[in-house]
Amino acid sequence: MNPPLITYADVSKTFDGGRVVAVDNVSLDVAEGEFLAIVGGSGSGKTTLLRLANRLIEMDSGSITVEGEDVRSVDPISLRRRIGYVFQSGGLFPHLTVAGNIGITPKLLGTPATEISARVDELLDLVRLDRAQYRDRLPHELSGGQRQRVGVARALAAKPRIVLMDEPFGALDPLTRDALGDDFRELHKKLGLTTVMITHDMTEAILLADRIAVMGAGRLLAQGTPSKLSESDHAYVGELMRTPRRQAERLGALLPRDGAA
Ligand SMILES: Nc1ncnc2c1ncn2[C@@H]1O[C@H](COP(=O)(O)OP(=O)(O)OP(=O)(O)O)[C@@H](O)[C@H]1O
Repeated sequence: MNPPLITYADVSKTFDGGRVVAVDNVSLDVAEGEFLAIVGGSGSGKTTLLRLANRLIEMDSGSITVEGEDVRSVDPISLRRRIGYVFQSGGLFPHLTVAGNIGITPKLLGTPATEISARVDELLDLVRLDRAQYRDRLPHELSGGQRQRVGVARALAAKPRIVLMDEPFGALDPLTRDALGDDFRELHKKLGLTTVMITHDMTEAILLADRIAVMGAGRLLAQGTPSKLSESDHAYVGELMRTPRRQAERLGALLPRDGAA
């Protein structure tokens, strides 16, 4: 495995004066070039864990290192510019065009307008949105899948090495979701990214990720490659891992194979 680009060491975070333990003593490495999926039930601490890395949320205890630096020693704004972040619903600025949204970080970094414009075109190509058609649209003039493509382009605008994604494809129809997942996996490889993606969907995690981390009640219950996790003797993790295969078998029994009908 490559050296870690993100390291969580004994990280904890509580809310409401300690009454809600969102992340409970988690230690986790994300290797350079790795695609890690974080899976777990609602409220298990996935979003909190992700947001601690770019200091959208501040930890109570423990430490997080990103690209060799303790995140507390880095200015949060510059940290967030170095780490791409894709929100569940795209998180686009509604009053800005597609080009305005994608170019926002380079603009804040003082990049000249002509360079931003060229970068926007390059990013639209990368996420497979037609330049002429989409450049000047507002977010409400896009489909959910197109909005997520813009969200990915915006996250990549400042050429980050790390991309964090909070359920990026969760709200999409299955075909769009599949296509976007595959496209992003290709981008991850092509650009040499290190990606951490939250998903509720174990099938998506198995298909896209090199490694999966399973959260439950703020704790890291298990981590490993999909095949290693499928041997887990943790009851909840075992159940999560068996579900996709069980569903596939049921579907296999119910549906004719391609061409057999
Ligand atoms: N700002 C906050 N104030 C109080 N409690 C919070 C806050 N943010 C999160 N929590 C609580 O911390 C716990 C973990 O929340 P978190 O959003 O990290 O879970 P999650 O696994 O991402 O959930 P989901 O899959 O539903 O998005 C939950 O009990 C949640 O209610």
